[in-house]
Amino acid sequence: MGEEANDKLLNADDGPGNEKSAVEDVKYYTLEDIRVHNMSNDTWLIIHEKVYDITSFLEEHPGGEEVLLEQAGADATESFEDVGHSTDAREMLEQYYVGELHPVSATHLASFDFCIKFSSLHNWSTWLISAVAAAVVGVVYRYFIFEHKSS
Ligand code: HEM
Repeated sequence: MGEEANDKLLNADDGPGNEKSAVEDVKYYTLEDIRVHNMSNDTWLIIHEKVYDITSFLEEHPGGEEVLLEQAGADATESFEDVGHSTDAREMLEQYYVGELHPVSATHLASFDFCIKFSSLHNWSTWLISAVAAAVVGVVYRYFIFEHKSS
């Protein structure tokens, strides 16, 4: 039974009109399904792997519609959290809920996120190691110059 449900879930994006899964009442959408909802008259967002149709909320958003449109059709989790939205804002999300991000898409999103984080960490650590190495070379150089002068 679990397998059957999983098969249905994995075939959820098989074709037109079939983008919604038959698992219970939950509807699953792939990143491709969501990406097309990126206009001011049709705006979807992903926040914490949940999908929201916020078209009717654009004009009401206290932070302005621009910031929402910038994220339209994509994952807005990081921007949403960066602002530090209130509990009220989080509760408001419920009324715009349309479904869940398809698990395969969620995995893609997580690995993409990991790569971005890892590459920025890598850049950062490269700079740090270079700076420490330069400082060590500077100290050793000064030490030898000093030794050379005093001997
Ligand atoms: C559908 C999702 C969202 C809802 C329901 C929502 C709701 C709200 C609410 C109620 C506020 C008033 C302050 C608060 O209560 O926290 C607010 C402010 C704000 N929101 Fe959103 N928001 C959403 C998504 C976003 C996203 C994706 C961004 C991206 C940057 C964003 C940026 C802002 C900004 C900049 C403010 C103004 C903060 C300030 O002036 O202090 N919001 N939002």
